[in-house]
Amino acid sequence: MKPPLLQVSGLAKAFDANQVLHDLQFAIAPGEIVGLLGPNGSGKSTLLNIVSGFERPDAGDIRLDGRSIAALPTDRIVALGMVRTFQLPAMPQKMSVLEVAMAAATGAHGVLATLLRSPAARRAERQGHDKAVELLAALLLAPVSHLPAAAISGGQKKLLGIVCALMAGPRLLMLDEPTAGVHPDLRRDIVQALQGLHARGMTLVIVEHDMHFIRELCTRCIVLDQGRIVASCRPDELASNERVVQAYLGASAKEPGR
Ligand SMILES: Nc1ncnc2c1ncn2[C@@H]1O[C@H](COP(=O)(O)OP(=O)(O)OP(=O)(O)O)[C@@H](O)[C@H]1O
Repeated sequence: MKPPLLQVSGLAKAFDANQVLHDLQFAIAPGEIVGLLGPNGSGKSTLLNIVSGFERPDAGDIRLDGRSIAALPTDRIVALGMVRTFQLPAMPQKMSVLEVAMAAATGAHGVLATLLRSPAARRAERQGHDKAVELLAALLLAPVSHLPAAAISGGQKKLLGIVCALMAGPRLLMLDEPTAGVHPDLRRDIVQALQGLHARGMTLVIVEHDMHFIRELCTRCIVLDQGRIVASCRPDELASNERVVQAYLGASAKEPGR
């Protein structure tokens, strides 16, 4: 069996008296597409925030390729190959879609080198441009690449958020509700784009409420309820999993897939 790409052990987090995550243990193998599910408030975003370095755990460890990243800042975690997107990606108002994608790459190079327009900076800028063009095409944004980022639809902004994440060249991409508020046509595009990334070797962790999306895409689901993992199973096993059904019944008196 392959060693895990991501390993989480004994992870706990409280906000004041609210114990949000309890002693979480799980591993993600290279090439998996894992859906992270659970009722509202079950701790999914908090877990994503901690794993990606935006929040610190109270206890436990997070290992990427066997190396502990629990105390590393976000930029180091990104450099090691793990990137996340946000539910509502913030877009600069005046930059074009292509410029936003390119800016996601130039952050990796020295500001001084960029200001001095050194040959290395110019080379990096050219490479950033080419990579941005390629990724915008792969994520179906080529037709709008010249438009102001503020002018594209909410779903296209989500795709652009994914492009920006991919500019860092991650091996593990974590997505926070990539289809929330997205038109069904664009939802299909997102599924297709993510399948393309997976085919090229990307490992994905996806927080998502849309069960059709989960069934189409995920190889496995991890279900959280009140900060505890209650199931780790294939998407087609969710509906018959007593603990999963109970988690959703307890939360909202309805089954997963609101
Ligand atoms: N920064 C914070 N400060 C205080 N409490 C927080 C903070 N972030 C999250 N919480 C609390 O942690 C709990 C879990 O929230 P979280 O957003 O992780 O759940 P979720 O499963 O992502 O929910 P949703 O599906 O609604 O996005 C909630 O009780 C929430 O109020």
